[in-house]
Amino acid sequence: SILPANKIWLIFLISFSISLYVAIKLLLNSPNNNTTSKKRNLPPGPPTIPLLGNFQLLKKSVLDLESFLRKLHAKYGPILTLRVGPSTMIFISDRSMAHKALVQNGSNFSDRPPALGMSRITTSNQHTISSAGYGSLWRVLRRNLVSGVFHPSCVKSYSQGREWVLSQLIGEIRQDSNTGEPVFVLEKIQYAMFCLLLQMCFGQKLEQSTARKIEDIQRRMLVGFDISSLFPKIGKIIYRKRWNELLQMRREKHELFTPLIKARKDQKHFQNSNGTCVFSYVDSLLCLELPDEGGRKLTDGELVSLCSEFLTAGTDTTTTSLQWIMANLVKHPDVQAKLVDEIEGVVGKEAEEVREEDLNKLQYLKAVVMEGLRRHPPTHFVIPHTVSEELMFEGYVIPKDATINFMVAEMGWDESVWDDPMAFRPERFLDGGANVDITGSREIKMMPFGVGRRICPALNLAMLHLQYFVANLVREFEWKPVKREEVDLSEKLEFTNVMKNPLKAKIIERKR
Ligand code: HEM
Repeated sequence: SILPANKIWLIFLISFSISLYVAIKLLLNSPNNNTTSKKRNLPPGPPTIPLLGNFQLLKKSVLDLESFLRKLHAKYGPILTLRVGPSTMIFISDRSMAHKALVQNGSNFSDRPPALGMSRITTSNQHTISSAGYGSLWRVLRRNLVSGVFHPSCVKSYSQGREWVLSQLIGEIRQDSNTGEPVFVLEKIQYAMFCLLLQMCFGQKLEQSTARKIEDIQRRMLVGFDISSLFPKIGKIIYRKRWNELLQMRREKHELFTPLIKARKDQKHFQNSNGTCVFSYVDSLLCLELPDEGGRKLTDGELVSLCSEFLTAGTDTTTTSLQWIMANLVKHPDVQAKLVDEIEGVVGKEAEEVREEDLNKLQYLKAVVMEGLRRHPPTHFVIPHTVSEELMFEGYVIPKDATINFMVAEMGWDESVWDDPMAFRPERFLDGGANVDITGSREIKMMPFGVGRRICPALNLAMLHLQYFVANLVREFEWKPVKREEVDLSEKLEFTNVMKNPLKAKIIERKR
């Protein structure tokens, strides 16, 4: 459950008192305001407890929330409203309606809600890409990422770094597989994905001890629900211990990141030890000026928040997808065999590794990755959106202060588009079979990266990482189920929708 039960009554009482106070104030001050919410034709939804809304929601875990929403959508239709205390949340489950909102009306539906509670601090007051409102700051930060370190030429300059991370990962898996025991791969691939992003962020390979420390602090800050964002005024008081812990972690993060940022500041040329040019995310941020804030540079706190966002947004999403894909390859040996055949056909049986240049020739590999993202999108919702101004949509009012979200997983499981949607069948992506544009700009058939103006800016990088690692991991090893154990595809929600029982496989080196 999201909240420990013993705190619920307290929050209930306090919100009730606040709501009562607000209601009385509205009644006394402004009779018109009182009637507007009744008149306003919001999307339909379940009846609410006066002043408190659908308070029962707080007792549900987020996974329950998804199945609860599925039932509500069946009853109320593809767009619906839920309320918790003062917050209004609108959910859209239908892919053409999502297209209409995020693509056709993209300029209206791309704002973000105000950051409250601890997230005000972790985002340096909304000075990160994912949290910034739809405006010039967001544009400057996002453009800096996309045309800087995510520019294809810059991504290419990190190919040696990827090779190195891959060889480390393969070495670790080999070591474990040599024992003959089943191998747990999650932590290994998580660390590998994290190292890839660390290099791009700070422009250097970090000592393992530093990398582990950063990984640890990033993870500790993600764990646990930040109640202060739901009830900013009272959460800080009720959860004082957690609040103080978060502040302490933020300070630790500062201490870890600052010397790494300073090292980039001090160096004059973007060169690594073997003389090749490496331009990092931090380098781009250090050059950046904020036109709407008098052309000032980013503060140290903002640099820390942006680096932290980069690492967080990219690690668990890619790791989770990679784990789901490998799990399906264990579960479906026929798919794995077909993939290995394709790879060997392109790179030859003797080749040391699958190089990045080879990936474009591997259509079945791409189909396997796409099927993994469709069947198991790492996040089942997008980051909450809001509208820039109150507007009418599909005959309903969408208020400015409502958060809007989209049922990402549902879109990829729509039976009207996908035959037998819950089956893992990469073939559906072959020969233009599903004719899928993953950016959803023409039509949404799946949206694991979101769509429209807020679409994940790392889409191409994430696809590269997934294809490169899947190809090399199946090329190097045969992945088999552990004797008498089925691969369990149940889900659990952490920061992303992960495997409830992390993948455990019998891994055998392939003969060449
Ligand atoms: C398989 C891997 C990934 C998946 C499935 C994924 C998915 C997503 C989704 C669903 C969103 C929200 C879109 C919205 O709010 O409408 C998003 C946003 C974002 N992602 Fe990713 N992501 C992945 C990898 C990455 C990586 C590797 C990075 C960076 C290193 C990254 C950085 C971001 C950022 C900065 C945003 C915020 C964009 C904005 O608000 O304008 N993501 N991603």
